[in-house]
Formats: sequence, structure tokens, C-alpha cells
Amino acid sequence: MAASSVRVAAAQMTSINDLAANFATCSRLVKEAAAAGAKLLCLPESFAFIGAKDGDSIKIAEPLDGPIMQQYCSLARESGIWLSLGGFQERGSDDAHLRNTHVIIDDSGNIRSTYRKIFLFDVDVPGGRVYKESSFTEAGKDIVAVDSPVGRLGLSVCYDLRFPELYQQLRFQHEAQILLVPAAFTKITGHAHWEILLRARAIETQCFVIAAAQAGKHNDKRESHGETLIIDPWGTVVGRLPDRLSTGITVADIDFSLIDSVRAKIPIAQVNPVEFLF
Ligand SMILES: O=C(O)CNC(=O)[C@H](CS)NC(=O)CCC(=O)C(=O)O
Repeated sequence: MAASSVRVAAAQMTSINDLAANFATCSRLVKEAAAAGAKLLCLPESFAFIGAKDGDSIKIAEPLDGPIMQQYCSLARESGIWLSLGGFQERGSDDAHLRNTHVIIDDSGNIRSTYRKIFLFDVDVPGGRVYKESSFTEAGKDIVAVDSPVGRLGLSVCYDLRFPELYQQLRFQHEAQILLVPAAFTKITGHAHWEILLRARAIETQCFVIAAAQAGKHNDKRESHGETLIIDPWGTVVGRLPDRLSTGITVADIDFSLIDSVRAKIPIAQVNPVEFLF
């Protein structure tokens, strides 16, 4: 008989401009999650690397079959755990661009799925910096969901969170049960919007949401909001890492009967809003 609940973990970390140091941190977190009985660990956007200056990320970008991703595949295999690697700097179609790629690796170390961030962070943060992710990143086009031992995963990255249509499609067209939102939110926007947007996505899609976050100071210019969260389909926060904690994991049990009961009792999927609104 299939188990009715299965454990997941989400990690928080402070990536820097040092691939080996970040890999060492990820290895430790992966081992901790496996020891806690988790079947999937979600790492934040830019887990492998956060540059200290413009152009650093382009320099380290590699294809998915390159040595960096292979190291993470080995880590998944050795620990016997699935990994969600949000926001890998995948080499793009020319030397000036990368792709911000969310990679799902299974417990044998095989890449099962890849999603390239669709919505790029071209934003003038009020009281903060101007970001132009599109200046060095190629946007993805495809919506991606994939089956896993912890349920059907809907993939996204960071700023995608602000586009609810993506999550509506993941839930209602692609049948996602768990939405993954790896991120490196800014201090300012994270403080104002992070938790509210994540809980809204969980409630309006009736999915679990796992949001692994970068936290703390990466370099002189950059600091992330933190506050890794796991949220259930009712909108309750079931796992949380405080912003002040720079590195660690939180675990939660995915209860499939909760997904079913929330969806049965509040039957929004049975209503086609287009019939009523247009
Ligand atoms: O560039 C990297 O190293 C990794 N990528 C990021 O940090 C990305 C793009 S710059 N950040 C976001 O999307 C923040 C979104 C955000 O903070 C919001 O929507 O408010």
C-alpha cells in the first residue's frame, strides 16, 4: 500500500562566489535531509554560485552535462535523495547569456526534468537597486511539471512567483500537487511580499508550496531575504527557517489526503471562471 504521507525538506543557505564552498554547504544539507528521512531536498536559486560582480555568473555557466551539475548528480545518488536545484547557471546559446534553470535530479543521480525561468527580474526595487536579469539571461518558454515520489512537482524560479497565471496552469493544466519556488528574493521585496505571495499561491492552487531561499549577505552588494517556507494546501506554514538563520533545513510531511480533502471541500477546479467573467 502506498504511504499516505512522505517527507520533504527545504534548505536555506548563503551562496558566495566560490563553487567549492557552496558545494560543501550543499553536501552537508543533503546529508542532513537524507538523515531526517526526506525523499526530496529543495535547494534555493543560485545554490551553486552567486557572483560578486557583473559577469561572474556568465563565466562559470556550464551545460547540464558539465562537471558542476555532475557533482550534484553524484551527491543525489550517494545520499539516495531527490534534489530540486532551483536556479542553476546553465550555459546559454551564446557566450553572453545563461539560462536560469531549475533542475530535478532523482535518487539515482539522473536528471529527470529541467525548467528555465520564464519571468526575468528586470526591476527597479523601490529603495534598492535596479536589476536587469534579461541582460545576461535567456528566458525559458515551457511550463514544466514532473512526477516524483513526493507527488507531482510544478517547477518555477523566484520572480516567477509574481505571475499567478503560471501556477494556475501548473495546477489546472499540468496537475501539479507541489509547487516549487526556489528563490533569492531581495531584502526589501522579500520583507514586504514573500510570505504573502507564497501562501496565496498555495491557497489558490490547493497545492503544497516549497520555497527554498537564499539568506543573508553574499557579498558587499547583495543580501537576500531568507525565510525558507513549506506551506500546505490550506495555506498553513508547516516548515519555516527564520531569516536570521543563514544555513539549515526544515522538514515537513506531504499529506496527500490533505490535498484531496481541501480540493474536494472547496471545489474550485469544477468551476470554469472564464464562463462567468467574459
Ligand atoms: O542573479 C543571480 O545570481 C540569481 N538570480 C536572482 O537572484 C534573481 C534574478 S536577479 N532574483 C530574483 O528573481 C529576485 C526576485 C525578487 O526579489 C522579487 O520578485 O521581489
